[in-house]
Amino acid sequence: VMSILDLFYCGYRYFCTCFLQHLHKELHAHLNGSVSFSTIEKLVARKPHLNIEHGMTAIRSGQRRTLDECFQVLKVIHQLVDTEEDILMVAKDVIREFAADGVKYLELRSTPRKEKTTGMTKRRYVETVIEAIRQCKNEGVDIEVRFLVAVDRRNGAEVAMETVKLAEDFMLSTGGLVVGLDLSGDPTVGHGRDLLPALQKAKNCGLKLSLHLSEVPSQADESELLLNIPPDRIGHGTFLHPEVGGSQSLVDKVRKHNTPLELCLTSNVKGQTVSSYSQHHFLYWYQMGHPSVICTDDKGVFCTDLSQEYQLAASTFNLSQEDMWTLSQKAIDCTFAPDLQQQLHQKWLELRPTLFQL
Ligand SMILES: CNc1ncnc2c1ncn2[C@@H]1O[C@H](COP(=O)(O)O)[C@@H](O)[C@H]1O
Ligand SMILES: [Zn+2]
Repeated sequence: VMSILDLFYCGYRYFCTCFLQHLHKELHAHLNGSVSFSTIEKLVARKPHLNIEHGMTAIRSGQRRTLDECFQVLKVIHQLVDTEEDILMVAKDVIREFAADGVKYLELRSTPRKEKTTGMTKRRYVETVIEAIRQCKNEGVDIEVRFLVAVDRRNGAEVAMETVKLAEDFMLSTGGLVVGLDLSGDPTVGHGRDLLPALQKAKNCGLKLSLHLSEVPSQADESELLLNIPPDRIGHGTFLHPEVGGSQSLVDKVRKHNTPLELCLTSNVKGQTVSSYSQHHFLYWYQMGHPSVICTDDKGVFCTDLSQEYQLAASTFNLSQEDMWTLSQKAIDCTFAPDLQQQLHQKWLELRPTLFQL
């Protein structure tokens, strides 16, 4: 039996979904972490010998894992996605799914991978993702997509430098589809100081930098160092502020450059770096008026989508429609595609009256 409150909540959810369905931008999405159940099913059918089941590729509602276990899940997905055909299918599915969720602008990021057994090279990996973006565009999927080449910190300085060179090549050859570099991977492995030359080189050649910073508590020194570059956006930044063991000096650096944060509520709660939604650092930065963008991180692994993340932020922090509208609109200025910002602003203004009539 449904109580009045349940009914109210359903109505509210429905309302939010409708309201928000049209105004998304996603700026922090790892390709292989974004693979949906239905795509996993297709991959499993291609590779039955791997004996991989659903429970191994996603963390369902109410489940929590350690961050380390999240990386194990991502490794299972990597086993399933090891050919060019897989990458093409996965990237196209993910782009279509974001579009179906109302995302009009998407920045995908992914780590170029070489697979000896299938002959996939890092260069072909990136080319295939670019091909997927082009095919979706040609098929009329209503979404603008840009790509960030990702550096996995676990692979060290030399690979990081190679990856930057690859990203630079593709930035120049794709007519602006490759816009930047992401630093990600298990935050407990390695130190950013070793990656600094590669990151600096990327910045100098015109790639935009989005760095996962202070995703775990032990990274204050590293963040202090990497914030000097400075990056163009920060992934998570969960432990930057003094209340959680960061420092005022870190906050001051972020504020000085007005560096936007990419915030992923479900990812942080399911990965247990944040104890509950209400404890999420969204509130700290939001109350300060600091540019913050709601993102999914790994929508497949964490069983979420961008509408749901916006709803969670709204219900957890009591945001009004107007607040959400503004949050979504401000994200436009945080994208790495300045050529599209005016067009996106225009789209948002045109949609605004239709949304508020709902
Ligand atoms: C949960 N928090 C996280 N923190 C840090 N890095 C993460 C991550 N989630 C995903 N990745 C990074 O993205 C890769 C998978 O997508 P791609 O193979 O690149 O498409 C992971 O291997 C990791 O390097
Ligand atoms: Zn991430």
